[in-house]
Amino acid sequence: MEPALDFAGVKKTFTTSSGPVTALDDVSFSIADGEFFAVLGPSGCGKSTLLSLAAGLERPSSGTVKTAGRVIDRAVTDIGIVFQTDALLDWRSVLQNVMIQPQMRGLKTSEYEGKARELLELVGLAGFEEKYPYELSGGMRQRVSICRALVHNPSLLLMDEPFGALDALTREQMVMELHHIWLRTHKSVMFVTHDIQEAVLLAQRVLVMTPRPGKIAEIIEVDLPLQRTPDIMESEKFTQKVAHIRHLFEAHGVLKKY
Ligand SMILES: Nc1ncnc2c1ncn2[C@@H]1O[C@H](COP(=O)(O)OP(=O)(O)OP(=O)(O)O)[C@@H](O)[C@H]1O
Repeated sequence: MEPALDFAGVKKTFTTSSGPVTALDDVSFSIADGEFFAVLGPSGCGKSTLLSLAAGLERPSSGTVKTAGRVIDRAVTDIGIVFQTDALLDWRSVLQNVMIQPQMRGLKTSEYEGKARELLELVGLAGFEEKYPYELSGGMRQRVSICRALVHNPSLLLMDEPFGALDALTREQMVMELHHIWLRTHKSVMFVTHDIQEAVLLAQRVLVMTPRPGKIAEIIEVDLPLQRTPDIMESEKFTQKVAHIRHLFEAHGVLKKY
């Protein structure tokens, strides 16, 4: 089986009014089909650029980006994207917000409504289908945007700090919910975050990036059980992984050593 996503020797340089800015340099990694893969790095290290390249919204300056064995040379349609802000449309109900995805893709909506309702039930929003976004909490809104990203059954889910705007408790709850969605759907996921614990709790592998130009500091295998519970954060293995990543960031000057 071809990897869901494959970066090989990728460099990305932007041209700006004050000269070229290299956002990524020599980035190579693959995300296996069905893998939950986290990307962790400091602000400005090129995480969003990685997502733009994976979505086909930007092209690499050198190297190749492939999805399912094909070089990405245009905007990829077989993906779902979840952003930090939920970007729901206030004038559409919860169900209508999820249904935007098949509608905008010109798919037969009658075939997707059942799937939309199923996903809303999976994230605990059964009974909220006819509510409007202003009637929902931040966590509920972000659950709707996860359903919207999944309703057309994409092969790859790209998540750009999806819980960054939520309070700490809601965030912890959403992390576990996302884990359960992943266990049920086994989607290939590229999950971008600043949060070390969140990355280790969710992912099978964590790519740690250096400050700009973003290079790979290390790709860490998270050999914890497939099914995770919050208790796992108290295990020795978990704390060792977190400490290891913290030390990597200290070595690269991202975190100060005390
Ligand atoms: N379209 C662009 N034009 C010029 N420079 C850009 C462009 N996109 C990104 N950059 C630059 O590339 C670098 C990496 O940006 P990127 O947004 O990918 O980082 P990030 O890791 O996602 O940051 P954050 O965590 O703060 O969102 C930054 O220095 C940014 O200014």
